[in-house]
Amino acid sequence: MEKPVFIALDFPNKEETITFLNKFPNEQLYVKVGMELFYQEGPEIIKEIKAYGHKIFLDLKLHDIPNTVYRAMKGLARLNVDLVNVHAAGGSEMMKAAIEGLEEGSGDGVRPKCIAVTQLTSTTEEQMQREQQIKESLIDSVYHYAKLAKDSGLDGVVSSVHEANLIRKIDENFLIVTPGIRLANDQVGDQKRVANPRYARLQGATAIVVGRSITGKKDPYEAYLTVKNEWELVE
Ligand SMILES: O=c1ccn([C@@H]2O[C@H](COP(=O)(O)O)[C@@H](O)[C@H]2O)c(=O)[nH]1
Repeated sequence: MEKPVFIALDFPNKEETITFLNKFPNEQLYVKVGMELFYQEGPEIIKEIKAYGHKIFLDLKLHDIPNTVYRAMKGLARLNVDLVNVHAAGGSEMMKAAIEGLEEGSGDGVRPKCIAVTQLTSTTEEQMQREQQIKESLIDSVYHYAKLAKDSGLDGVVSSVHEANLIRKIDENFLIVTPGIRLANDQVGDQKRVANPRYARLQGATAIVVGRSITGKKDPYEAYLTVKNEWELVE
């Protein structure tokens, strides 16, 4: 995988999604389809987006018993997306089952890459310790989950930019996909661990995920170019 900017297509339906994509007529994009759009439109939306030639990260964050995740991933593999994910908190058995399901579902083809969410970028250390009853620091928890994901055969993780540098020490080829990206003066909203595209690159992220800082702008194409420039023009 190159170093993509995934645009989060957090839209309520196909119509709004297509209207948005038509603002990028000559671009081969990397897009992220999450729960909002997928639960509304189902697998058909993947086919629609693939028809544009865009690469797809299907962000459903599976977290269930190993057998259920295995069977779900076997089905998702048939959608021919490029990247899928699970929650690392589901454990190593579940993550191994995810890979098995993807391999079986892909048959002779290439299986989608699979990454694990460590700690959501909307979580603070204080919240994590109090609500998840995790005693260690947030960075230690993220590192622990990243190591577990690696040892379980996953291709990478989702983390915030602030943990990317440490995770990179696990493996230089490990995918580190970082949401929580904001341009200067953008509202942070529900995100807690945020950074700009330039800092993400400097910290060793493999990819960034950008939603509202592009989709919420009057001119999303211009915002996309600004993000891409910041992300790519690092000395
Ligand atoms: O830890 C995580 C995991 C996933 N996300 C997803 O990324 C986008 C971010 O959207 P913004 O509008 O740029 O905040 C969204 O689809 C989340 O579901 C995340 O933010 N953090």
